[in-house]
Amino acid sequence: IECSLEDNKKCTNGFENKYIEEANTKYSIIFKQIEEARKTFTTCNNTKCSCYASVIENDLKIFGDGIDKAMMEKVASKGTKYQIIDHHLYRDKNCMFPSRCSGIEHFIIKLLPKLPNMELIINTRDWPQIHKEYGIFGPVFSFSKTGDYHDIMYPTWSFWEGGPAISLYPRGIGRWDQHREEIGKVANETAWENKILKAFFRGSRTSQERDALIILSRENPELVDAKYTKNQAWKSDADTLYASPAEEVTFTEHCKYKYLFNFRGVAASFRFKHILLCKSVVFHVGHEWLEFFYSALKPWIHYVPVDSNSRKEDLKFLIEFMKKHDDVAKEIAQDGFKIIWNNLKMTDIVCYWRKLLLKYAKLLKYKVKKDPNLIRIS
Ligand SMILES: O=c1ccn([C@@H]2O[C@H](COP(=O)(O)OP(=O)(O)O[C@H]3O[C@H](CO)[C@@H](O)[C@H](O)[C@H]3O)[C@@H](O)[C@H]2O)c(=O)[nH]1
Repeated sequence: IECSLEDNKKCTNGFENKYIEEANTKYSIIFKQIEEARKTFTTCNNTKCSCYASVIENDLKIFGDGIDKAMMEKVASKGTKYQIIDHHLYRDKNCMFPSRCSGIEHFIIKLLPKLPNMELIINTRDWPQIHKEYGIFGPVFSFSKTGDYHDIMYPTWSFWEGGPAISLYPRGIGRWDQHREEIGKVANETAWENKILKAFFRGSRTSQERDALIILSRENPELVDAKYTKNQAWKSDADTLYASPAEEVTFTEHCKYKYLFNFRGVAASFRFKHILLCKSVVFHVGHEWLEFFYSALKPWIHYVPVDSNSRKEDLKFLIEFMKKHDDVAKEIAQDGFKIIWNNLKMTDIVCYWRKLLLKYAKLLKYKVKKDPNLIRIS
């Protein structure tokens, strides 16, 4: 591919010419999709985290007429109640997942000097709470959702602490600042040519959408190395699709492989951003589950999109396409790395929280009074 995606260059000519002889092969459908993606892609300018501005706008639009006290009371049971009053932070005494609350508070506390009074309900469960079709309506902050929910997305706790604890990260994955440096360093030290020519995945069976790849790996170990690990809910080999649980593998070890897979778990999985930093090609399965930053990631530019109901044959076809078109794969790998490295820094996370809270606070139609049941956090 002769031109770069940087500076908004549209690479269609170079791309078409190079692959014209394959226009009528079984791969033509993929070429068409890549070409289309390149035509419409523009790089976003991330000054003041503006790549994600539309996410805040979309999530808050439904509350455009304002949020009143009754609405807030209705959703109080859907998460942990927080108040910001005179630049202090208050919270329900109990938090369902204390380390997740700490992971959230880390960011809010930083911003307190700049924040007006407000109150908010923050859901620390994996699952979003405000369905568009049924149940109650009101503002609830959740880390992940699908298009079926009105939850307001916030940058997950796990950017700092409270991420899933596995034996390799016993305190839970967190410290995105440290992971970024560590994975980025290994990615830069591992030459594309030296990466292992296999698709790789390690993780637990939090969604059956992962099964097709695991089965493909069992049948084609020369093409795929994908195995289930244990999580806290593991009871028997049935939970690892009738195989013994595999050893866990660090994020940096993932970078040795050329093709990495991301799947939803219960909701979105935190691994997406980590594996994008590997400078390997990320196959992202399913487009339904979102975190706030996904909107800036474009299919065929930053990752390979894969349908959530893909069969093992579909996965094999896509992996083989990438093996055959190594230059296409390398470019997606590099652009995937760049978007996360440049646009998902710790400062972008803080910036997003600030914009989100300032815009949200403007929607509150009542004067927030201190709730005596809350404890002071900062
Ligand atoms: O060998 C391994 C196995 C896992 N991980 C990481 O550990 C985390 C947990 O992995 P996994 O057990 O596969 O769980 P997920 O399904 O990715 O995440 C679950 O846990 C999250 C936190 O509760 C939720 O947000 C998700 O929706 C839920 O599915 C992920 O970041 C993985 O990348 C590794 O680094 N190496």
